[in-house]
Amino acid sequence: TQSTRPQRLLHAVQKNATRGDPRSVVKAIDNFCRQKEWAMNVGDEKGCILDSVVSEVNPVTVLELGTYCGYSTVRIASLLPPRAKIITLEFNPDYAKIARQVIAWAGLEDKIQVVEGPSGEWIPKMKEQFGVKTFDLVFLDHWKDRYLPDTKLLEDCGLLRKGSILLADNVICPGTPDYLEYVRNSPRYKSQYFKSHLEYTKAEDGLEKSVFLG
Ligand SMILES: O=C(NC/C=C/[C@H]1O[C@@H](n2ccc(=O)cc2)[C@H](O)[C@@H]1O)c1cc([N+](=O)[O-])cc(O)c1O
Ligand SMILES: [Mg+2]
Repeated sequence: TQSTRPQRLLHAVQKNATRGDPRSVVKAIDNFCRQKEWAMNVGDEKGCILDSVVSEVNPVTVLELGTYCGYSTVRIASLLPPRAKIITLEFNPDYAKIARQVIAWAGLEDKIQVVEGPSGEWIPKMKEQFGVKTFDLVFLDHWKDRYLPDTKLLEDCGLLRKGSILLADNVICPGTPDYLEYVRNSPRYKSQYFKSHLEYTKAEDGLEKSVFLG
């Protein structure tokens, strides 16, 4: 039977990356996506912006919305301090299965918890299920029409504190207009746009970094 693109991406990691070396896993995926098949990873150009925000925030608790194959999960986790953790929500069980193997190849299982299901159901359960108080950093990279409702849900569930950072992928392409309007006009956020390009292409895209003001 025909393999899927995530399966081919995983095979490229297992073939070309060194076990336990997260940067080689990131490199292998970027090479696969540039040379073989485009895939919706945040990619190397926007990935550098992601790295700089993670390094600046130095988060202890991270939430990622949209794991896909685990590319940004590995990128973020490789920069976290020793006891820091990332919870990443993935709706598609096939993607989650691939992501767990990519994460294992990088040797980052201890820092990452892949949780399967819809964000709208899991966000309200974060405190009781995972003992989370608030998130220091949230990386939004899932369905673009869920960015705004999930941000409001995070607020309502008390999962953001003064200084929590939201970092959103694809605010230009495919675009998240309602989310962008909200974080740029709400008095509860200080927002900043990092102009870049859609992964592995010349099209414009960018990340929006928003600080929750409480
Ligand atoms: O559509 C895009 N992303 C949607 C991602 C969705 C991911 O989030 C998961 N999820 C997890 C939890 C949920 O509750 C819902 C979905 C889905 O199962 C999928 O793994 C996209 C598209 C382009 N593009 O160029 O077309 C570029 C990008 O960088 C993108 O991120
Ligand atoms: Mg994206």
